[in-house]
Amino acid sequence: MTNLTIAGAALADGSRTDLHIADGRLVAEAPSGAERIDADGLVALPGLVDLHTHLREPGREDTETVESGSRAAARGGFTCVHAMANTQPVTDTAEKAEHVLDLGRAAGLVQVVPVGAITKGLAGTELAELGLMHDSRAGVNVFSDDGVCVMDAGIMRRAFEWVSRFGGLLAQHAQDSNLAGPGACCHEGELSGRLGLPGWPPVAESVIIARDVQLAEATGSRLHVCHVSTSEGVEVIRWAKARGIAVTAEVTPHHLLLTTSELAGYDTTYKVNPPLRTDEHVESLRAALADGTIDTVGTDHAPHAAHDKDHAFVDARPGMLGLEQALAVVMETMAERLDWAGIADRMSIAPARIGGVAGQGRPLAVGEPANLVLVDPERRTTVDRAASASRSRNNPYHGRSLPDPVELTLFRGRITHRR
Ligand SMILES: NC(=O)N[C@@H](CC(=O)O)C(=O)O
Ligand SMILES: [Zn+2]
Ligand SMILES: [Zn+2]
Repeated sequence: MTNLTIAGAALADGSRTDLHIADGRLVAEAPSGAERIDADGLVALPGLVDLHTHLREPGREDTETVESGSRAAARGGFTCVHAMANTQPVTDTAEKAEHVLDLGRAAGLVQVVPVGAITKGLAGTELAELGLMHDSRAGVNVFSDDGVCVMDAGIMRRAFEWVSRFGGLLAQHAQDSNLAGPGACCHEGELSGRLGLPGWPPVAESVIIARDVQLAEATGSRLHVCHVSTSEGVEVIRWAKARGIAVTAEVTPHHLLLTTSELAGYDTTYKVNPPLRTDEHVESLRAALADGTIDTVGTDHAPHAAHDKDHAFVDARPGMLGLEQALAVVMETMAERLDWAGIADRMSIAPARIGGVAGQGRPLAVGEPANLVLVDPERRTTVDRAASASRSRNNPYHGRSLPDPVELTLFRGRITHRR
């Protein structure tokens, strides 16, 4: 563990300070023998927290491991990621959740928080061991069948009832599979017709959100909506929040920046679920993230092998990388609407609160764990998909000019990334 002094960093509120770090915590005075890091012109934010990361271990270690995904997270300024349950096998028992926890601890680069499946094998028919996963060493708080939607409202209701006993959270992949079937891969509209790709209409998202917020209300339980992609979805969440329903939501970096026009060349890098939408939807998502209707940015970092992407558009795997450029994309798309305090809230404080993760999303104050990211607000780069810690190369920002902010990431006082 390093003793450090980060000198002259600006905090999210604009004030400037020296941050002293010893034994993994922020301390009041410069520790003896501390390395001094000059942070003049840099901004220190609490370490970023992702509620939605796909690490592919166990099962597809060729595309990502807990270690490689953790390294990508650290490079992106993250100190905590929630590992989605759609691995092979699925994280649907206490033992499997503990295994993911242990892999995360062994890597030691970020706090890896296992997400438990809602249903066994993500099959949508039988509840997984929700209580046992919660009571395990993994202490699972967040449950999701992400990758597929829990279509059966009766199962969803029983899952809400279960997790309400311990304040757990259900994170839903909102996609009515009767309205947007497994083949649906393009925003339904003029372009899907022209490209001849099966359409995925916005209403397939909003009907599930409408159903689930009412189930959350009826059961007194908490809902989190994964990767909101439509104006209609935003409107339902706005209505539910105004009514006092315990719902939170996330938007991905790619849905904040990219649009359906990327699909014109049939490049499967841009195939993702839910699909990229139009400018009007992107504008609604940005406005909702700014006004807090959408609480947080979830990366939906979804690594895939080239041979799983190298197919006709309809047959390619959906998903794109997100951890390393998440902060850059938020800076690029939200510059006029979120100040540093707003970014710290949406990318650290809010997701830590929603996931119930202790020691993350905390103010950079004496006594707190030293989880932080040092950011250069000015630097830019042209993104190169080869320059990634991920084992996969499905980076949708390849060749684009974007901010390149992350100078240094500290996880519990340890340097996990340094430019
Ligand atoms: N977003 C995606 O297109 N893919 C995700 C699954 C998911 O988030 O639904 C994946 O696991 O690859
Ligand atoms: Zn999903
Ligand atoms: Zn996902």
